[in-house]
Amino acid sequence: MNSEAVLLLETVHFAAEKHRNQRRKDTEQTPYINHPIGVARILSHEGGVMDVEVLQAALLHDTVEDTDTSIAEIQATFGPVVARIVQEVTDDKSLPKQERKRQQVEHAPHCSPQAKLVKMADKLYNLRDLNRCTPVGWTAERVQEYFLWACEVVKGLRGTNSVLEEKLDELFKQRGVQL
Ligand SMILES: Nc1nc2c(ncn2[C@@H]2O[C@H](COP(=O)(O)OP(=O)(O)O)[C@@H](OP(=O)(O)OP(=O)(O)O)[C@H]2O)c(=O)[nH]1
Ligand SMILES: [Mn+2]
Repeated sequence: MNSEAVLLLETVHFAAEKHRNQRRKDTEQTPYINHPIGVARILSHEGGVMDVEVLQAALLHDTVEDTDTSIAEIQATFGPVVARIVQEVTDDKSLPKQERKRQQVEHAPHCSPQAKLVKMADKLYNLRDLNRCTPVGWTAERVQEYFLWACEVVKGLRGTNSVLEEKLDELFKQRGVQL
């Protein structure tokens, strides 16, 4: 087997262990790991992304934000490039939610191209998930607000991958969100 395939297996295993007790917010309580795997798969199968470090960062993208994982641990295990991408896509959870959301819009244009890819695939997955079913406790207004906010973030990520951008644009159009 080639070494990149082995690396991806090691990475998906690490992410699965870290997210092992987490579930998505849907009524079926889907295992959380379905999300990072799906984000990495959007990049490889839809975005044509072949850069293994970007695919690894996609698999790991919510570990630091949502589990006990540190950037130092990612760096020691997967190296500085993967660690830097994960750092770029990690929100500061000590900030109030509104401020975090505002910072994503503000920071998006300054991200590296690799981090922009992960952020776009993350938004694409989550928007599709919202179309599939409404998270427990969310109103239709909250769903629409997520679309509006995601559109503002995506505006700062443009010029990175035309396939993913077109798929995002189509979802925003269906929701009547202004590009
Ligand atoms: N659509 C959807 N999202 C779910 C579900 N379960 C968990 N999530 C996660 O919830 C986050 C969006 O919910 P919010 O209320 O806006 O954010 P919060 O979790 O940070 O409070 C996303 O985090 P994220 O991946 O870190 O992305 P981002 O929203 O910060 O960009 C998404 O992955 C689900 O069933 N459907
Ligand atoms: Mn995510």
